Amino acid sequence: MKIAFIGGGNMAAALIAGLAGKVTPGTNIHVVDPNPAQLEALHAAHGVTTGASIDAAVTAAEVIVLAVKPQAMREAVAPLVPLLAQAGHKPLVLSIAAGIRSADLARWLGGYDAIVRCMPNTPALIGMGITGLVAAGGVNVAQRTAADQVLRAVGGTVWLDDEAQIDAVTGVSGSGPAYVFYFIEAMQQAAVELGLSAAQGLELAKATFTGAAQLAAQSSEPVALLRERVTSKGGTTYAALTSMEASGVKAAIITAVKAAAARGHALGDELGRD
Ligand SMILES: NC(=O)C1=CN([C@@H]2O[C@H](COP(=O)(O)OP(=O)(O)OC[C@H]3O[C@@H](n4cnc5c(N)ncnc54)[C@H](O)[C@@H]3O)[C@@H](O)[C@H]2O)C=CC1
Ligand SMILES: O=C(O)[C@@H]1CCC=N1
Repeated sequence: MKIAFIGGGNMAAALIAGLAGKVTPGTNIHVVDPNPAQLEALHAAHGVTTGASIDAAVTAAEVIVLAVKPQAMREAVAPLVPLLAQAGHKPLVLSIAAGIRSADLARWLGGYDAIVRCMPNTPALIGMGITGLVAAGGVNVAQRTAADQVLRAVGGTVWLDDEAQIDAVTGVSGSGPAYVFYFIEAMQQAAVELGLSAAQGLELAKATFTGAAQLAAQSSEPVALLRERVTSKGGTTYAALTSMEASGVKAAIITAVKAAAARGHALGDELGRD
């Protein structure tokens, strides 16, 4: 499978790391980015071919991944319009951008509708990503399968029926790794304030997240039950969870996830106006 990336930044690098040499040889991946340092790093790591601008090497691909910032998308895809019209086949356009709606993207692409919109996350870098996807009207079965294959190479996939749901995916799992890192940072800081070294605190916090997340992933029991098993009546965990409830931590997390989803929706409104 030939895959092209428009934008070779953080998220593209995470996807390419999972794809190169697994789904397709690195030499079958073409990356377009105006930043030469970015291209050089990706070429050195994975053997991808590169270009500073969009040309026929992009539309020769079966899958074109749009991986620029939402605000850069409209301008970035403009050079694709004549090339898609000339291509002898119909490549799948796979957008990973937060907020940008398929209908706006289709309009910017001159009415091109073979579009899958998706929301991956950075653990893709180590094959542990999770991606929500939704197909626009012009996507055929083979293209849907290709999109699934690309994202499955870097983790799990969850298909959605309704594009409006993808803002929720953005809030939960697209942005989610940052919440987990934030929690690890807070646990490390607490460890230091309690007299452990920064290195000890980091090791304990990271291993706790890895272990608890794996336990939840591998267990068929409800997560609430796993939590209750840690929590002895009148014990230490009870003291911590009571403190969290009193500080409104759960409510704050729910509000934060909703803020991310709302920002995704607002980006779609703002950028789709043009
Ligand atoms: N970072 C993350 O955790 C996630 C990001 N996303 C989405 O991925 C997209 C990219 O995000 P990041 O990789 O974090 O950003 P980034 O800033 O690391 O990468 C964007 C890249 O696009 C390049 N670029 C800018 N204009 C261009 C153009 N006209 N043609 C080609 N390349 C161009 C930039 O030089 C840069 O290397 C965004 O739309 C974001 O919403 C989705 C899921 C998770
Ligand atoms: O923060 C952002 O806008 C992107 C989308 C999801 C994760 N990072």
